[in-house]
Amino acid sequence: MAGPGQHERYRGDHPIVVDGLTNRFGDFTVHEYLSLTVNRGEIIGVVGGSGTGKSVLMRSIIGLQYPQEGQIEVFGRSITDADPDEEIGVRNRWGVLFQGGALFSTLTVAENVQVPLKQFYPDIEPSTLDAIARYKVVMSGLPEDAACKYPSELSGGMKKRAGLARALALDPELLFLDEPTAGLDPIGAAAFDRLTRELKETLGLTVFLITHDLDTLYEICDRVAVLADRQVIGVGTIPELLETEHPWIQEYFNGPRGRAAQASQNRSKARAAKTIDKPSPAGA
Ligand SMILES: Nc1ncnc2c1ncn2[C@@H]1O[C@H](COP(=O)(O)OP(=O)(O)OP(=O)(O)O)[C@@H](O)[C@H]1O
Repeated sequence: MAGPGQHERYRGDHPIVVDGLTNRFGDFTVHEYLSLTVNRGEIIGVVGGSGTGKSVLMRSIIGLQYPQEGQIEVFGRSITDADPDEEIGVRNRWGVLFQGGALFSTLTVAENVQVPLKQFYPDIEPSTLDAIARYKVVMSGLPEDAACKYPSELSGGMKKRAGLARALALDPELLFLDEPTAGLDPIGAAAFDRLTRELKETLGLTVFLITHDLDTLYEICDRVAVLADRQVIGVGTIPELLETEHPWIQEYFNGPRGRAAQASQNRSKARAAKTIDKPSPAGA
């Protein structure tokens, strides 16, 4: 098998296609004929009230939740038709930051990052494993010495970054982030958002980002998908979504928190425009 990141990159337009997805737990229907198409290279924010099935949708896409009905394709390969143990050649092409980080508490940060590497590439030399892990730790904005720390020795924000380092271990093309800024202070959350955007741009990632954080939606998401009534009731840019009449969308984006997030984005855009207008000291 080729090493991390050595497979041919996906060149199609839609790395994730969900078509007619139905998920039920007993009598409880979470999704009913839900469809969603994700564009290559975008950060798509996934929002919805608590319990609307955002995490279940993500788990379905990565093959951890088998749906009752529907088709899911990732990088053009069917996830729903595949046997869970079958090697379909795409599971090593995504990275996942689960809610809360989901780090192994008995392993150091570097060892956590090495888990997916060892799983998919059991023959990698220990020294190479170590070098890759340290590189991913630094790439995720942690100091290098965090690599040898245990999760219990990290702050909440550092744990998220350690989870991100593990999600990046295999040089993924697709990154799933489940509420990455939940529990972070506003400055930490904004820094994490910037890092997500930078990684997306420098690594050419497509990002599926579940969030309740309106600032994140305004600052870094190219499009937003809204889950309600067991379906995706709207998908588009925030201005496009605001044109729809759905009461949940209106209340969410036009409520006091939505307006505050929008005002904050307007201020940061105005600041950025001023910086561009200002001539450089050298007059260049
Ligand atoms: N394995 C399971 N067994 C039974 N019910 C489940 C299971 N997983 C999820 N559910 C239920 O499915 C619904 C959707 O859960 P999910 O975690 O996807 O919601 P969510 O939109 O991510 O919520 P939140 O924003 O609060 O994280 C919830 O009512 C949850 O209790």
